[in-house]
Amino acid sequence: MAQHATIALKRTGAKMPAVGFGLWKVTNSTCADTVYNAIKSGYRLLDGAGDYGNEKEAGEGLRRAIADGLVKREDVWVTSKLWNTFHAREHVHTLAKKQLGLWGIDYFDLFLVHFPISLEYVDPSHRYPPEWWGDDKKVHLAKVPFQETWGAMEDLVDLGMAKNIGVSNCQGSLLLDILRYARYEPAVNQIELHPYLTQEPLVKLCKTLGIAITAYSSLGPQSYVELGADKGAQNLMEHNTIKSIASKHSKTTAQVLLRWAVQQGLAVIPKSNNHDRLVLNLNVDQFTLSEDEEKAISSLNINLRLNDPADIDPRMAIFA
Ligand SMILES: NC(=O)C1=CN([C@@H]2O[C@H](COP(=O)(O)OP(=O)(O)OC[C@H]3O[C@@H](n4cnc5c(N)ncnc54)[C@H](OP(=O)(O)O)[C@@H]3O)[C@@H](O)[C@H]2O)C=CC1
Ligand SMILES: O=C1CO[C@H](CO)[C@@H](O)[C@@H]1O
Repeated sequence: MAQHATIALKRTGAKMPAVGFGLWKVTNSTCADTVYNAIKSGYRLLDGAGDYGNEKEAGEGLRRAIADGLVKREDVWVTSKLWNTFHAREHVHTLAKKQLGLWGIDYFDLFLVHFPISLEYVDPSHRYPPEWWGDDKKVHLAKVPFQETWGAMEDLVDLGMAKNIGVSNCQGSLLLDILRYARYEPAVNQIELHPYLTQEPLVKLCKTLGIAITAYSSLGPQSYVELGADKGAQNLMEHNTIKSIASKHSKTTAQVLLRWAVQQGLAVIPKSNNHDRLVLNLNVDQFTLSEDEEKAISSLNINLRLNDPADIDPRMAIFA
C-alpha cells in the first residue's frame, strides 16, 4: 500500500495523515461499509463528530477492518469533535466517553472542540446525536467560558482518552487567547478553506504558532443554496481555471482542489458516499502544481464562507 503524506503535530510529534475521510453526511445505512472500504482503499484518517450521527456505524467499519487484519488500531487516525451543548466541564468527559463507546475504541487520536460557541446542555439520553436547536427549534446560547472547556479537554489527554486535542472554526484572536492559559496548546484548527475562502492571514498565524490546519469543504460550494451566486461563485469543480489545470495534469478537478490545499501544508478530509470518488480523492500525492497554478487557484478567493453559524442565529457570529 502506498505511503501517503503526513503532518507532524507540534506537542506530541504525532504524524497526522494529510488526506483523511470526512464523515459528515455519510449515509448511516452504508457508513460501516464505506468506512471499511475507505480503509481498504488506503485511508488512514477518519474525521467524525458527535452531531454527524454515524459514530457507531463508522466504528463498526473500523473495527471490522481491524478484525479482518487490514489495519491495526494504531494505523488509523480517528478524529472526533465535542458538540456545542457539552462545553461545561462536567459534560466534556462524559461525552468523550460516550463517543469513544460508540466508536468502540479507547482513545481518540484527535478530539476537537467543534465550534467556539456554547449552547445550553441537552441530556444526550434525551437527544443524541445533538443539534444546533432545542426542542422548540430555537438556538439556546449558554455562557461557558472557553477556558473551562479547554481545561476539560486537557484532562482527556491526561486520562489517555485523547492523544491530541484541538479546535475547529476558530479565529486567530481566540487561538491567541487559548495560548495564554493552555497547558496543552491546540494541535489543530479545523477550518473551512477552499479557493473561494483562502483564509491567508489565519493560515499564516497558525503556521507561526505551530498549529496544524485541517481544511474542510475543500471542494467548495456544492448546491445552489451554497453557491454564493451574488458573489459570482460557481461550482469550483466546474470552474474553467480548475478545469484547465486538471486537464494539464490529467487529474480530476476535485484532485486539483485537494492538491492545492495539501501543497500548502494543510490537511484535507474530503467526504464521498461514492466509492470511485472516494478512491480518487485520496490520490493527490503523485503530481505537483506549479507556482503559477497555485497562484491562479488562490486568486479565486472571494471570502465566501459556506458554514457560518451566524446564518443560523446572528448571535453566533464568530467570524470577523
Ligand atoms: N469542523 C467543521 O465544522 C466541519 C467539518 N467538516 C468535515 O469536513 C468533511 C468534508 O467537508 P464537506 O463539507 O463534507 O465537503 P467536501 O468538500 O468534502 O464534499 C462535498 C461534496 O462533494 C462531493 N464529492 C466528493 N468528492 C467528489 C469528487 N471527487 N467529485 C465530485 N464530487 C465529489 C461529495 O458528494 P458525494 O458523496 O455524492 O460524492 C460531497 O458531498 C466533512 O465530511 C466533515 O468531516 C465539514 C464541515 C464543517
Ligand atoms: O461539521 C458540520 C458541518 O457543518 C454543519 C453546519 O454548521 C455542522 O452542523 C456540522 O457539525
